[in-house]
Amino acid sequence: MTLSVRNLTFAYGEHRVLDGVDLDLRPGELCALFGPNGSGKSTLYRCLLGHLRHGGTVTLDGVDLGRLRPAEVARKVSYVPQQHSNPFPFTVLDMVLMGRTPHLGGVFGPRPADVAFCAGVLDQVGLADQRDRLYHTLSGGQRQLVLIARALAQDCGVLLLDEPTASLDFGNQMWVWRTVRELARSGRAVLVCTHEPNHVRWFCDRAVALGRAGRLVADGPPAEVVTTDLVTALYPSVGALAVTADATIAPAEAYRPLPVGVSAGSAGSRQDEPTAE
Ligand SMILES: Nc1ncnc2c1ncn2[C@@H]1O[C@H](COP(=O)(O)OP(=O)(O)OP(=O)(O)O)[C@@H](O)[C@H]1O
Repeated sequence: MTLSVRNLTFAYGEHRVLDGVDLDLRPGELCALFGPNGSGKSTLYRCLLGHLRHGGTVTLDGVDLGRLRPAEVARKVSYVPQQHSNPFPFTVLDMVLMGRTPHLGGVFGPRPADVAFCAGVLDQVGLADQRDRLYHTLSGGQRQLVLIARALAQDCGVLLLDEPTASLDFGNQMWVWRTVRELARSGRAVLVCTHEPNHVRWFCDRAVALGRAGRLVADGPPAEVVTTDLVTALYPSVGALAVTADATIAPAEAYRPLPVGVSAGSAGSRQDEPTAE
């Protein structure tokens, strides 16, 4: 299933956030989306899902997404939001079962097969023993894993994940990247938003970068997109960067202690940073 975006524009009132975004997300491809805070990545996801009225078009295998009913979209596209709170007393298993809802007909509840499927997904994310706990009592990382489990339970051709590893420990971060890579290998189209340039280089087939002016400023293989030039242009405060022999991007001055008498707080104002487009 191919998700195609053409000339997508969006503004919150007078505040233009996205400006002429073109993007094709193809089956079998794990694509990273990265860019500075506030550049519009989450807004782009919400436009792709049809949650925000935008200019331009979003199509799924050539069909305008705006013409599909929400349940049809939910059978084709799953989404892991960046943040999520649920004040209602749903259990972990209830939350994951919500991923099956678009696949259930009429007024019927989940079938035993749906419960078994979701229990299996919870086992995959390492939360099998938490299934009867209330979702809102879990830790931040555990809640993030539940949202990922819900998206896996939804079992769609297109997966959109907004910073899915942000709250996770190192082991779970690697598990998520391995999982999304396997999903792409199995023919899904996967778009993952991340702030970690090395993860883009290590795991992804392709990378797109969103600049502060709401335009895509790069699109291609990670080694060609996630360069020291682009990273320092997007994030001027990181200073000099170096690519090590194993292709890891690291600050050139990493681990160098601050000179005596210089506190982290006196490291300089960021107010005058140039803005990368
Ligand atoms: N509901 C809203 N109403 C008005 N402005 C909004 C709203 N949501 C987001 N914005 C603004 O739109 C811009 C893009 O926000 P968005 O959340 O899409 O950025 P992002 O790239 O996902 O950022 P981050 O990396 O911090 O998650 C920001 O300037 C933000 O303040």
